[in-house]
Amino acid sequence: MEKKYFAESELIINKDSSVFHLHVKPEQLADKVILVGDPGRVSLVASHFDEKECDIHNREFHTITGRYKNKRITVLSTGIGCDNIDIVVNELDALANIDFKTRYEKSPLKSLTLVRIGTCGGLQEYTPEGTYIASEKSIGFDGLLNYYAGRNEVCDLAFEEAFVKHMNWSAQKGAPYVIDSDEETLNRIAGNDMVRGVTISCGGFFGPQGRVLRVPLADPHQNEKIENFEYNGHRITNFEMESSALHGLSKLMGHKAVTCCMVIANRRALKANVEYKNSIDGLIETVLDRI
Ligand SMILES: O=P(O)(O)O[C@H]1O[C@H](CO)[C@@H](O)[C@H]1O
Ligand SMILES: O=c1cc[nH]c(=O)[nH]1
Repeated sequence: MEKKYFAESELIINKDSSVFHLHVKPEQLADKVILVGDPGRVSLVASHFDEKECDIHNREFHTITGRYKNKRITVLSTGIGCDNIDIVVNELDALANIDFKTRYEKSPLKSLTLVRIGTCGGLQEYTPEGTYIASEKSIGFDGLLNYYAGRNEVCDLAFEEAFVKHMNWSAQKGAPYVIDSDEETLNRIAGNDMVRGVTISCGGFFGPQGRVLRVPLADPHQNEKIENFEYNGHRITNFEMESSALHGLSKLMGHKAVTCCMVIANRRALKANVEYKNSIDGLIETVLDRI
């Protein structure tokens, strides 16, 4: 089969041989990767490392590679949103699977383990503040995966159909997509002490998550319908802003991804915890031990 070649405009490589946005070089990427939204959370994760190899900043992307109990791990920030996940996962995949000297796809291809540690809003009575939720499935309200070929082959189409019907979904919002996390990685990371749930990844923190400040919502009943939805024993547990694209692109590229988040806003009880930065360290330690 003919090898795939990637032109300068499609895979942008900086003068120092690092990838365009992340500024990371291929040899600086570990096979186990932790992704966090907040650039400040990278140093918190890396504070557990026994040694550090590199510490790189560009825009919202802060990357540290190091060792934790004999495991080589890269931790990096994605910033907020699935648009950033498109950049991060494509650039991580390029670092792993494209030869930066020849610009040809490598063979054999490498499969990375990608674990997102985030914060989220809880939607059920059994997901109060402080709960750790591992996303068994993600529902993308962001639309990103719809731009890629193979989307229908990796998505749970029956779940999508049931959800669209239940929500009386307006086509103006773009098609939602439903995607599983990697089963083995989910079981290893979630263990038997995290809640396993269905996570909605939104293209915004306010309207798309049903928050109303001064502008009313197109569908004022959106969150009630989401909270009541049930499909084959699955309930929707939480809102965040990245897992659908992370899980979807990983499935299309052959990487193994899972998202786990700590609930910081209880949408049912109308409560939020802004002092979560210390308590998320428990989730970080658990993931470092299990990755
Ligand atoms: O805490 P992080 O990882 O950023 O995750 C959540 O927090 C941000 C919104 O406040 C979004 O990125 C959402 O997904
Ligand atoms: O409610 C929340 C809390 C954190 N992150 C989100 O995206 N939503």
